[in-house]
Amino acid sequence: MSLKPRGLHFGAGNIGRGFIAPLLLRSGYHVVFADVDKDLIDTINRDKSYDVHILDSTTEGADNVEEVNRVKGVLATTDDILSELAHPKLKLITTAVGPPVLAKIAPTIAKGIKARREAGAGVINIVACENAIGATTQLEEHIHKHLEEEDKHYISVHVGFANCSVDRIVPPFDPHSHDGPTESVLDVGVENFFEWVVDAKPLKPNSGLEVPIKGMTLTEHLPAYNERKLFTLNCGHAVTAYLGHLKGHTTIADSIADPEILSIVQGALHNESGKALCKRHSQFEESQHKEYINTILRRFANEAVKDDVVRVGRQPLRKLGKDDRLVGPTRLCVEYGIVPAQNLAMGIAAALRYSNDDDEQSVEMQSKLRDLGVEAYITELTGWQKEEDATKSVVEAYHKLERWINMPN
Ligand SMILES: NC(=O)C1=CN([C@@H]2O[C@H](COP(=O)(O)OP(=O)(O)OC[C@H]3O[C@@H](n4cnc5c(N)ncnc54)[C@H](O)[C@@H]3O)[C@@H](O)[C@H]2O)C=CC1
Ligand SMILES: O=P(O)(O)OC[C@H]1O[C@](O)(CO)[C@@H](O)[C@@H]1O
Repeated sequence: MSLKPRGLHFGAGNIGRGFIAPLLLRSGYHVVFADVDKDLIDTINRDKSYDVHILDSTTEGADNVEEVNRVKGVLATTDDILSELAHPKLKLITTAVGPPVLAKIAPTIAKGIKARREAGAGVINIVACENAIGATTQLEEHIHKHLEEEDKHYISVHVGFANCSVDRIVPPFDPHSHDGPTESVLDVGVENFFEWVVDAKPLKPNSGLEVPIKGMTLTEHLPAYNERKLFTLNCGHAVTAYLGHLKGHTTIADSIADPEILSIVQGALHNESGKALCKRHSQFEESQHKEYINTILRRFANEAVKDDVVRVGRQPLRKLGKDDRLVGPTRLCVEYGIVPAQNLAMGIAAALRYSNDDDEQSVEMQSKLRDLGVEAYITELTGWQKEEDATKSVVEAYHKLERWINMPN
């Protein structure tokens, strides 16, 4: 039997193949993917390898390829998954399945934990790598619903549940658009940048993570990192996507190359959300945070990442949530006296103007806007009063953006 520690990753999609698996492999883990897509699992077991293309428009001669080798797949819907979950060398379970799917994988993981208890298997840690704050805690709560009392005691001693923040842009990828040794459907295209910050406190010792995974940063201040990512990367991305869509751009790189859009995104991040974040979290120092923002703006400008504004802008009502990437930083600005946050207001207004018949939330939003009018709808979405400055700024921005519709670029 291999002496390597094992990592079981749920979701053999973009983030799984393009981000988490390569890091685990580089740190000496044997990686097993669990997925519900039978074709995908069969292909992984047939090929056992694929290419990760680093998409970087600043690198001369383009393709920089990392080969991922000796991976295995297991169908998450069969009992094979239970022997993987109970495997004595299993040290880490990760997920990248999308937040709503966590409830679906929980019963399987619960069964696996029971099997580990019965087999006397060792300690493991679980880290859900989803674009949602507290995703691992959500998974833990779902798992608990499927446990007997004795398993609950076992889990408290033998299983660590650590939340994290994951940041790497991994858009849909056409393997035939790039040369590489395999040109397989398993190939992925990723940006060079990545950040994986994991809450150190809940991790169980003697599980393998005391030999840190290269590229995983352990922190005692995860909430600050979560907020920094959501209110900077995701905020800037959303503002770029919605303004870009309004002006008829199709990709993020094209949108951020538009000086009018760049100026608004810079204003939103440097002068508004960034200032508020540095006031709220003392560990973020202003000059370092400026560099963090500038790196993000360079990432958006990466033409090799063909990231569609429609992908980044999907589900606008979720993105207009009170604590999410647009209204969340605006509330922070109000709290810390950084007003008026006019650039964030332009981002919120552009989100409200996002009209895409293929996006259910956009259709719902446009219908509500017609029924309620912009001012009343903003107050409904944000909880702000009509007479508040934040509401007024968004209404004003909404009217200003009228001239952007169908504007030639
Ligand atoms: N793509 C990106 O740039 C980033 C994505 N994320 C987050 O990572 C998560 C995954 O995103 P992607 O990898 O882009 O999605 P994806 O759609 O490429 O991959 C998701 C995979 O999960 C599998 N899956 C669905 N139900 C399952 C189940 N019950 N059991 C096992 N596997 C199941 C799907 O078959 C698919 O292969 C999301 O939460 C996303 O927000 C986070 C940072 C960046
Ligand atoms: O996945 P969501 O929340 O719809 O938003 C898209 C965002 O997720 C990412 O894919 C990864 O952080 C970003 O590129 C983008 O800001």
